[in-house]
Amino acid sequence: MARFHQARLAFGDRVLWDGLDLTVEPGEWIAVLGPNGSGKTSFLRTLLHQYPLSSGTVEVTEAVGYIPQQHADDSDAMALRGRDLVGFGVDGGAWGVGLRGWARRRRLVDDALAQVGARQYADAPLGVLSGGEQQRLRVAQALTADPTLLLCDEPLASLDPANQQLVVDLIDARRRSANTAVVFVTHEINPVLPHVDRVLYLVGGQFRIGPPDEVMTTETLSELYGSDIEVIRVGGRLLVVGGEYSHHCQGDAQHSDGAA
Ligand SMILES: Nc1ncnc2c1ncn2[C@@H]1O[C@H](COP(=O)(O)OP(=O)(O)OP(=O)(O)O)[C@@H](O)[C@H]1O
Repeated sequence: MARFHQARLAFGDRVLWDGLDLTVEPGEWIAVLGPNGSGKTSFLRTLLHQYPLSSGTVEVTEAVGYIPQQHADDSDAMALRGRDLVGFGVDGGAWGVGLRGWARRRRLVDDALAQVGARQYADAPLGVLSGGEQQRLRVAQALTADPTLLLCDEPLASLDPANQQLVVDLIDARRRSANTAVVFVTHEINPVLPHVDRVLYLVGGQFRIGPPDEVMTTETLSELYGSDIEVIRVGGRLLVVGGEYSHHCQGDAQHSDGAA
């Protein structure tokens, strides 16, 4: 689905990563973790060919779906309906696609809405929908590409645990039904931990890649951060405790602070 070979990304003398060899297999779920500014979004941008590598190569499948980071939108949320948002995934909102184009667009949008169970509010203005409902539509937008690789940039941000679970389940359902590979940027590994095959952890120009059991350990993260980090397993969840990095498990921040 994607293959990096000896990939390096740097802005000026700031190196985000170097010597990255990574092949993303069909149906594989890779979580991308790391502190603010470590290069998680830039990693997705190299897969989207928005950022050229400084050296090395990346090859990517053609059918890529993308759930971008959620930003406050300038457009009029009361004028835009759910299905309009999903339709942007088909044609970027272009005019003049012709009657046949509109029929195809409608079919793709309806199909994507059905996949995420959002048909009942497809015609409602975005502005009246909850954060969870809007995020469901954004997943649908990415699915209009019929992706073999789905890139997700913090799709759980600002969702409550129930809606986080819902979005994770939708993405996992797509992965299972179509063997779609998932590259998932997140600050909080716990909601996706049961699904994750490998973790790419970026810190200060260094990285580790491997199964969660190998990367999410006291030894590996302490080595990567160059300071004492403690990883504790509690009931199938991971608590990352240590200095300024305790925020990595946002949902557990209060526990981390207490344990630090
Ligand atoms: N086009 C660019 N030109 C110069 N520097 C950039 C560019 N894009 C990103 N950077 C820098 O690269 C670093 C990594 O940014 P990036 O957005 O990838 O981090 P991130 O890990 O996704 O952060 P966050 O968790 O805050 O979203 C930052 O220091 C950022 O300022």
